[in-house]
Amino acid sequence: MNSSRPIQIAPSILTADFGHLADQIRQAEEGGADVIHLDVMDGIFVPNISFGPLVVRAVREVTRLPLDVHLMIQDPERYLAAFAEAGADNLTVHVEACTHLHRTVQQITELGCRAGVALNPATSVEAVREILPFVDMILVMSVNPGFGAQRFIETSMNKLQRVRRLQEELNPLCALEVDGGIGTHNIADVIRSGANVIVVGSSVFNQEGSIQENLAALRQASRGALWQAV
Ligand SMILES: O=C(CO)[C@@H](O)[C@H](O)COP(=O)(O)O
Ligand SMILES: [Fe+2]
Repeated sequence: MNSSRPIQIAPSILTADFGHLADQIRQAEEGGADVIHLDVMDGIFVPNISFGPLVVRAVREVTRLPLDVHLMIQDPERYLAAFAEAGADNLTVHVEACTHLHRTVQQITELGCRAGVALNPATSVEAVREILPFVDMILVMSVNPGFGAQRFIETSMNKLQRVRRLQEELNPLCALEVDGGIGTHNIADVIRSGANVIVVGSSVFNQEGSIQENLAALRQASRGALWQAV
């Protein structure tokens, strides 16, 4: 019960410099990013508004890295086709934002994208039990969604362990992503707790060093860490 999965680092552009977005993404790519994470916020599901398909399309034009689109929007089925057409590879919807989650996941798959389902910090692990066999990724939010640069909620470590155990039972190939408050101080611990796709925003874009240096520091801090089932 200790399958290893490749660790992927996914910089979130939410805290990037949007005046120089293409250059910041190029630096992330040079720094070894595996995936680009894009946070879409509608001002209803979360108390913030970010960007929509136009920005996803613009990012698609400047990188070949997979685009991991985190939809923090109510009733996301209304916009799935627009994000798929814009170039998203992964579309992640929130369990709390979907009335018919199974149908929404089916729609994502039919659009040719990988389907992810996200859980807010206060949502029980059990909320994904029935959908787990149908998805490619579960996203555990380790902050309340809506903003970058928030403090990691420590109980997320234990939650990751519980989601990972459920995944091993129901869908062993499913990825486990963690998002919010991750930096060099805790990246190894989230991996030991079961995550294999690690979203990093302010610890890459709002840090003293260059984007490449910050990514190298995160990679170094994660080196050797493996899921330790407890
Ligand atoms: O989805 C979200 C926030 O809602 C995240 O993707 C953040 O953008 C991550 O930023 P940091 O917490 O790493 O600064
Ligand atoms: Fe996110």
